Amino acid sequence: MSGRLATEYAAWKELQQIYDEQHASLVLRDLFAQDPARFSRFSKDYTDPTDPNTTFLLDYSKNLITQPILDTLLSLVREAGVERYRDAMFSGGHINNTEDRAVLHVALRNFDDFKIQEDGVNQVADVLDHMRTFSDAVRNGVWKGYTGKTIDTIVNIGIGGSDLGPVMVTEALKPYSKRNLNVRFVSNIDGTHLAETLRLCNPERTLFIIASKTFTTQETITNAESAKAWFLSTAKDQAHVAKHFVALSTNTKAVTAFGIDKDNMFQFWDWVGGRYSLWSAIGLSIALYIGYDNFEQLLRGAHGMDKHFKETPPENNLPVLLAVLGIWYNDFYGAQTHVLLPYDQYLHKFADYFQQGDMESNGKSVTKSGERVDYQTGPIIWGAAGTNGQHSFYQLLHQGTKLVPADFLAPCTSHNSIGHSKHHRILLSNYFAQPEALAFGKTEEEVRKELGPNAREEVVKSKVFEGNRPSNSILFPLLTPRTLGALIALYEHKIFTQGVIWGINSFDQMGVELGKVLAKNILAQLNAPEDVKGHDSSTTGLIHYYQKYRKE
Ligand SMILES: O=P(O)(O)OC[C@H]1O[C@@H](O)[C@H](O)[C@@H](O)[C@@H]1O
Repeated sequence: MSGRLATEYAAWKELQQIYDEQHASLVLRDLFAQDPARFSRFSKDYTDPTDPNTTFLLDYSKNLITQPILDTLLSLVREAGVERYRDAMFSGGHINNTEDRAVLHVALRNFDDFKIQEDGVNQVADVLDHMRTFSDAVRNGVWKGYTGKTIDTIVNIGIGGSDLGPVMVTEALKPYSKRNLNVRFVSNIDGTHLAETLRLCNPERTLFIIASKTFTTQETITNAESAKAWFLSTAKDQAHVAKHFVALSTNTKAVTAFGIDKDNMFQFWDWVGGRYSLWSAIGLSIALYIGYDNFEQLLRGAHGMDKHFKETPPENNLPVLLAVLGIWYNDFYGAQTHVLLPYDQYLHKFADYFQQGDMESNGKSVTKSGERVDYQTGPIIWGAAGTNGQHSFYQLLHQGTKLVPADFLAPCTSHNSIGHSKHHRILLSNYFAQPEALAFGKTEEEVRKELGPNAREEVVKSKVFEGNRPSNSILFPLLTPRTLGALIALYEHKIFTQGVIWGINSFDQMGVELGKVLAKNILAQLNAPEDVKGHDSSTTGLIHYYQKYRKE
């Protein structure tokens, strides 16, 4: 167990010194002018080691780095033992130290390549087989509802990791779906989410997937009970539940207690973290929507990236490069956030997905050995699909006072070539222009030249773009299941690498517990004003106000 403070590493101290001495002179305009080979020096072509057709380009030349800075960042990787930790993860080491668990999402997409010893790993193939048989049966119309009709709507009920991955991937891979099967997601405990979804469903033709690793999550179990009540109000007979409800969980006892047949349960294991679980049975809605073969391609794409991460030295290792660049801004430049900007409408949930993936993993302030960190850990992740963001928040990215490192992602070819790809050319012209504008800006001199000698001073100043705002660009031929798998795994391993350097446990989520406990206590006090006890005056006042105005 490491858990060392990152500030103790020699490379960290060196980086601090480099930042102090050099940051004022790290200007992208100059760095590009000085080095015509900068793009080839700081970009990499990725080719999936298991499939030459899965490729993408990572261009990281528009970052505030020089080769010596990158070398020092990579020394930090070595000093922090990233490679050792990576190997520990891949071999089933209990690197989730607070919960004493292995971290083996890589085993879910392994296809017998790495040798991994851990209980349950030898059952992965059986569960995948079960998913294949089941999804084929539903998609082919062999699986029928209680009145003999085929299934036309899948409703996944789950939250957090049991929701966000399937939501993001089913949106991203819509072109691979069978268009006569709808997939819907209910996550929020707000009854509106379930009610509005059920309005679109026919109980005779709806299949509910109850997705919960623990099968104790209040939102999911409450939504599942209400969905079952809705179903039974038409179907009447409890025996019909078996044809319309399946469960994805690690908790067999709770699943059977809920009334779901063991045969209709898809198993996974405690070494799969919720936010890393779309590759497990939690991906059933994905397999149903895009077909098992496409789901397997997604897994294979991720496996290719796993192999790259495991077998490539740090200087050529793409997740490692993204990780250290993030650390450079987060810990030395003081950037608080990181923005994900996919120029692909199909990826419009990508940032939402990695909000949990990154912030629940690395939003920690004590090291693995329990020491308070004296540096920044995980960034705030946010983003939106291009070009929408340009017309809302990019103003701040270009001219605001905050440094926001950005990742731009785009496919060279769209799945929708309407207007002879006119839309896509316009989209990509923006994808190319924005990082350029962020990096190189527009000088006062350029503005003056453009506006002429009579321009008002304040107008000149308002039109200056300081530039020097860093970004990465990721460009891939087409958004296929395999490419998406690789991209997700790329970010997963980036998060892993950063967590190791910060010395934190990226695989627990203790920070979500306190609110749950308080809510449980409050729920029992909501009936009458006199029951509201043990709170501060603000919380008490808020509950009293609610009690005055609520209507059942
Ligand atoms: O799948 P479960 O057990 O219902 O959990 C859902 C989510 O529950 C949240 O409390 C956790 O923070 C997430 O990590 C998790 O994904």
